[in-house]
Parts: sequence; structure tokens; C-alpha cells
Amino acid sequence: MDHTEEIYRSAREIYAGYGVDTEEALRKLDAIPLSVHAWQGDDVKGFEAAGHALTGGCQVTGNYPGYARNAEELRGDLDVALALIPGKHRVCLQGHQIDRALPGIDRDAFTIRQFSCWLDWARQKGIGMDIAPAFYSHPLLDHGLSLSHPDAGIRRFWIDHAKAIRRIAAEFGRALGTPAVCNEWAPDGFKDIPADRLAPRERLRESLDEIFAETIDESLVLDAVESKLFGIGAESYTVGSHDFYLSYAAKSGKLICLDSGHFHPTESIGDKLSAITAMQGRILLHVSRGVRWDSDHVLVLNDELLSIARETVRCLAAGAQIHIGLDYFDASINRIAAWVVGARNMQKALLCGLLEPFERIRACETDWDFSGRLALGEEARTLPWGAVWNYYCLTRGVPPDAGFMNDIRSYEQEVTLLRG
Ligand SMILES: C[C@H](O)[C@H](O)[C@@H](O)C(=O)CO
Ligand SMILES: [Mn+2]
Repeated sequence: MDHTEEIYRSAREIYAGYGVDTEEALRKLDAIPLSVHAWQGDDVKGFEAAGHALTGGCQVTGNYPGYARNAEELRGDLDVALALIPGKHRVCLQGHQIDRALPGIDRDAFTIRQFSCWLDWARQKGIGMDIAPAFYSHPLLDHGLSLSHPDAGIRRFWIDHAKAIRRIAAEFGRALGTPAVCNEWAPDGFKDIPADRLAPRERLRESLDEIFAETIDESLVLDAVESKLFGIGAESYTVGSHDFYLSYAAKSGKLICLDSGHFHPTESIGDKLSAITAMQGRILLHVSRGVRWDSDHVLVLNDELLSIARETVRCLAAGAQIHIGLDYFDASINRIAAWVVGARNMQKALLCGLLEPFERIRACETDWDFSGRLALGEEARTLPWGAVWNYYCLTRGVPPDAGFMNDIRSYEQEVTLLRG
């Protein structure tokens, strides 16, 4: 018997002693797709001929060689990353990660033509696609404003971009047989204290209403709206704040997108999941890691990630729809390693949640035995979930932790380091 399997059998017995079925946990993990964010591979540059600099309050730092210079290279890199993440996943694009730029066609006129190779690729791989408009890195993000700009012409450009991307999402949904999540995040905000906080929010609300006026069936597109506390250069006021979007989502039946880098560091995203599940029943997550600010570091297996994953697992079990998107970008390390390490950490956190002896911990709570709840919760942390994880990798045909860097290093030598 293989060593990994032998260790797994012991772990399975230990978990069974706590009333946890490891096989069931692995089946559940298989059924949780991640939406892998394509923008880790091109440093959020996109592939428009204009080559606009990154704007909108986001920063990518680092100059590790080998970023994808076009959509074809990006797909090649994603092929390698996806092969090292166990299970079947989706891919999410930003609205400027087009196949090829066509002269005279700007973002407000994009159609599926700009994304047809992505569709062919996804169809071939049998995976779903998600997409988000890119309301940044463009000269019409004027004074830091897009959908909330006072100039109707500027708003028109961005509204039309969002409508175009929703239609592309519908094409993805139709062709791939799984609804595309289409997430609206606009960076609009002010560096310093605004005189008028209300008018931009009213304009944003009107722009969103117009974007969503075209009815697209939810079997094709799931619309989401993403809030943010602040961005670089928009420290004092963000038009699309959490209060704004949470109410907008509730009122208009859209998904609220919670990005774990978009809140005050002492706020727990994990705690928000059940609050929103109880009221709206569905959420889009953008899982990221802020270090002191919305720095979009690669996910590590820290307490915040474990708490998000644990609550995700509990809300899924209660019948909620939780869509998990990854959202980080690090240009200081190998970008494929960034994808793989972060995605696998998300999965490990979910596995820990699935393996938690929840029924027993809850029984303590029901009996008002808070000391027992604390003791058992802490005991659960040291149960042998690592043995279950390695077995999961083995049985899903991907290398365990110590192994996947070999594939990444070979690809780096043969492909990404040869890029200019
Ligand atoms: C690339 C964008 O920054 C990202 O998709 C958006 O969701 C965000 O989190 C902006 O901070
Ligand atoms: Mn995000």
C-alpha cells in the first residue's frame, strides 16, 4: 500500500472517532469549484493594444519575469496551474483580457468576438467561465470616477462597457451550460473629504439600474456587485461602499461580492457570511489576503482564511449559494506558483471546515457547555487533515504539496523565462 494511503487510513479512523466521514468530506470538496482569477497571470495588464497603466486604486508590485503578454500565453499558463489544483474549477476574466485588439473597437463595443478563443478553450476543457467589466486602466476613468462621473458621456461609455460584458457573460453561460458570474466593481472614489457624498452614489445607482435593465436569465448570468472600503488614491470616500452595495444587492436581487481585502482589518468576513445568507441566501466571495491594506497577497492558510472557509462550508450545508472567486495578484513570485499555492490553500481551508467535528462542537453549545465547545474546537485544529489532503491530491491525480513546484519550475525554464 502506498505510504500516503496508509497514513490516510489511520486519519480516516481518527476522524471516524469524532463522527466525521472523510470520504464524504472529499466528495463535498470535489463539488466546490473555485473561480480562478486570470489576472494573476498578466499582472492585471489586460491585452488591449493601448497598454494603459493599471489605475483604479489597485497595485501590482514586483517584476518577476514571465508574465503573460497575450491571451494565448495566459491560457497556456492557466493550463499548467489548473493541472496542479485538484478538482474541476472555473476561470474568471477581467473585461480587458481580450484575445486580440481590433482597431477602433473600445471596451464599450466589445462582443464575444474579442473573447471567442477563451470560449473555445473553456469548451475544450469542459470548464465554466466568469467575467467582470474593467472600469479602470483607461483614460475615461476620469478624476477617479467611472459609473458615478458627473459627465453623462463618460457614464455612457462605462455603462455600455458593463452591458457589453454582461452580454459576453451570457454567451459564456449559454455555450458552456453553466451561468457566468458577472461582477461589477468600480473604483470610483475620492482621495480627500468630498463635499457631496450623496450625488455620486445616486449616479452610481442609476448607472447600475441601467446596466441591469436588460433582462438576462439567471441560467446564463449571475450578476454581482462588489464593495470596497478604500483604494490607493481613494482613501477618504468610495462611492460603492459596503452599505451602498449590500442594500443595492438586497433590493435588486443581485449577489453581493465580499472581497476579503476590502474591509477594515478587524472586520471578520467569516462572520458576514451567515448574516448575508440569512437575508439573501447567496454571496460571491473574492478571497484575497490583505497585509495591512488591500494588498492582494497570495492566500496563506491563516485564521482568516480558515474562518471564511468554515463559514462557507456551514452556509453551503444550510442551502446557501456561495460562489468562491480568488482575487490576489503578486508579481514578485512565479505567477503560476501564486495561483497554485493560493488555490490549494483555499481548498485546504475548505477541507478543514468539512472535517471539523461540527455536530459534536454544536452539541456542546446546545448544552450550554461553552468550555467543552472551546476545548473541542481547539482539539479539532490538530486532527490529521494533512493526511486527508495528501490522499485527496493523490486520488485526483495531482502532486502533493512537496511535488507541484517541480512542474512549475520545469515550465518556467521551458516557457515563461524565455518571454522577453
Ligand atoms: C482586478 C480588480 O482589482 C479586482 O477584480 C476587484 O475585484 C477588486 O478587488 C478591486 O480591489
Ligand atoms: Mn475583488
